[in-house]
Amino acid sequence: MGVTVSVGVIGTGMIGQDHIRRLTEVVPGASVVAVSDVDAARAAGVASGIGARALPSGHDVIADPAVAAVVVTSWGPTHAEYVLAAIAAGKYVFCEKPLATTAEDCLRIVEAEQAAGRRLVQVGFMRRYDAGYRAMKQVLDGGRLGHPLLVHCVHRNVTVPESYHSDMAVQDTAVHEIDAIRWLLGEEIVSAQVLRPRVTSRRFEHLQDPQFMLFETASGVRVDLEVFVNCQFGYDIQCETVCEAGTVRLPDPADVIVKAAGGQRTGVLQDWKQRFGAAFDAEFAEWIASVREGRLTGPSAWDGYAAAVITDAATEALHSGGVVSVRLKDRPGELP
Ligand SMILES: NC(=O)C1=CN([C@@H]2O[C@H](COP(=O)(O)OP(=O)(O)OC[C@H]3O[C@@H](n4cnc5c(N)ncnc54)[C@H](O)[C@@H]3O)[C@@H](O)[C@H]2O)C=CC1
Ligand SMILES: O=C1[C@@H](O)[C@H](O)[C@@H](O)[C@H](O)[C@H]1O
Repeated sequence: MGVTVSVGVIGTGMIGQDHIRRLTEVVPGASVVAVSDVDAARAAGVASGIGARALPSGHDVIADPAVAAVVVTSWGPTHAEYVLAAIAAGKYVFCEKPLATTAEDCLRIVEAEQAAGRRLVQVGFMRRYDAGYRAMKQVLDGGRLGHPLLVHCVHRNVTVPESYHSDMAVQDTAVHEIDAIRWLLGEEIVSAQVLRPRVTSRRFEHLQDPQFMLFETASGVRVDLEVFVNCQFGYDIQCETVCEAGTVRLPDPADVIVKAAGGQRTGVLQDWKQRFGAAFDAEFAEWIASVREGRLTGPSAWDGYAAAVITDAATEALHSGGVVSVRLKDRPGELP
């Protein structure tokens, strides 16, 4: 692979534009050469701003000989089609979460990549690149605290639009903790349960908000997760792991403390773009570096598949009120 990786981006909406800015202005060794969107005017506007070509469809981006690696940031239901096409073309593909909107499609991607015989797919679980999560994992892997026993998590958003429905608390929001827990603990989640607390009156009647989720891992670690997407005050992500000989907790993002007028104040971030901006930068810097080396290191197609099966179980649990088992296929061997 040459010094600069030529990237094609499919989907130039909110996060697509943010990743294009990142690839163009922040990450070394990358250049966005082609983009596409079903909203052709949007793609044309984005392309002209960076001197790239706007192509008629995502498949044209994948087929473009100038494109060495593909970024998929279109709507979730379109991801599987593009990821499968990129694998068929033998091109590296970074896909924003979810890898696909059904576990069956995720499995097809896992199988297609296995058939291709080398790792081509990376999924956009950016928390693995956050400095705080990485420091937590280093402590856990160091083993000084003994075995993890419990994990307490919180995922709060200021508010969500009316189109957000109750299943999205799992599929769109908790999916980040589902991946982070599997990665932090290095084991699979085996069951899910979702409790329905009293709902906030500050948002839409159709929405069960907050939700209280419970997961169990293969070794018996219990995980609780509050998802509250209309908390009003800020974007608040918390995680604490309780081990045999101590605990390790995700730090809050650093901010000054202002004391004045008889009070003390620290700001609270307002959205995921601020909270995980540095993690997204690191995610893309490492993806580009690994593409140049021809050896991907980030979240894999299997991670995308596992997350989909677990979110399916949790969605079923939300509706049934029961404990739902997670049934994963046998994990295939690591690809080079
Ligand atoms: N990692 C994270 O924290 C986040 C990940 N995401 C994920 O990123 C993806 C995109 O989300 P947003 O940018 O917020 O949505 P968005 O709606 O702002 O942008 C999506 C774009 O894809 C385009 N599009 C839809 N179907 C297409 C197709 N078949 N071919 C080409 N373009 C198509 C739309 O016209 C739109 O411009 C979603 O999968 C979402 O879950 C979004 C926000 C945060
Ligand atoms: O991925 C994300 C959004 O899609 C989701 O809607 C938010 O709840 C998450 O905090 C954000 O990270």
